[in-house]
Amino acid sequence: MTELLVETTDLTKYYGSRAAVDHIGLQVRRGEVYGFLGPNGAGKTTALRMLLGLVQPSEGTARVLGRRPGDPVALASIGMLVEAPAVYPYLSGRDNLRVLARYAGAPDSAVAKALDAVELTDRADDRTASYSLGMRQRLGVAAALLTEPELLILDEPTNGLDPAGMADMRELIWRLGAQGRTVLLSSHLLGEVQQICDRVGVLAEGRLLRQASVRELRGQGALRIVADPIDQARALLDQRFDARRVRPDGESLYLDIAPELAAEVNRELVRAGIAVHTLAWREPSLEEIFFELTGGSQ
Ligand SMILES: Nc1ncnc2c1ncn2[C@@H]1O[C@H](COP(=O)(O)OP(=O)(O)OP(=O)(O)O)[C@@H](O)[C@H]1O
Repeated sequence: MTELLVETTDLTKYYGSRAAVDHIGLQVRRGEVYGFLGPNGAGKTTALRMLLGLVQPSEGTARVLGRRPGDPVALASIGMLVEAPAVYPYLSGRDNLRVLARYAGAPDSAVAKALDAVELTDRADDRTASYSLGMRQRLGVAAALLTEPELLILDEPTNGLDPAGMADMRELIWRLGAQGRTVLLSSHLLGEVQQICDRVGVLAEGRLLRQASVRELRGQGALRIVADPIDQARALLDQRFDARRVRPDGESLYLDIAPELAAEVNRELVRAGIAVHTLAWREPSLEEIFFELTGGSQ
């Protein structure tokens, strides 16, 4: 059975009469990178804060590492980056981590290891005042890694970073995932989540619309066909495959079949004297799925 490091049931937070988080059931499995996805104001931060015991739920329950949120034993096994990390600008990255390591009761050796993990070793002895925002953010992840946590919680880790900084952070999270770490990250960037996460929870207006693997969410995909004459192509495909699987859209036809059948489709169209201009397998992006789930309201 898959071990759940985070499990919530009907977790809810009201601010006044408005539910910022509305009866959500999150499940984060050990070893996965979980993307908590939603537009600004969807309730991600509030939900993450409830998991950490920083915000008291109005209703529902949460278990984190098998314990209630805020439990000191659970907190000791969680690494978190929930806002821009505070650093002493006059200290080097290494010395900043040393201070934190001492505070957290982590051995000094953890510092070099954490610096390595976030690829800051080269700049570790420079004052953090000279660091870019991206480097400071990576230092924040290094700080979260000092205690070898079982679960890393990162709230919008790429927020405010330039494209290069975002790419570095994505690569870092991807690497952490590849090492078998469990990461729960929030993001409003679909492309980002699609690249680095195993599973996704889609949040909108406090409600969890979907929770599934990225693969599942992207769904089956379809074969996109541009052919001439298109009417003739459609008639042939309607007849050869189930008409319900054929969907015209602008200049294209979309055919819901397995990608392996592409060659056969091509053959049949060509045999019927139809010119095939494009035959391509196409998966919907998370963005399109999100749009569909939210009824286009985002
Ligand atoms: N302390 C608070 N008091 C009142 N309303 C709040 C409080 N904290 C959050 N909210 C409201 O709850 C909703 C969800 O906010 P939250 O910060 O959790 O969203 P989010 O998805 O993390 O968005 P963002 O990415 O902008 O932080 C918002 O409408 C916000 O205004």
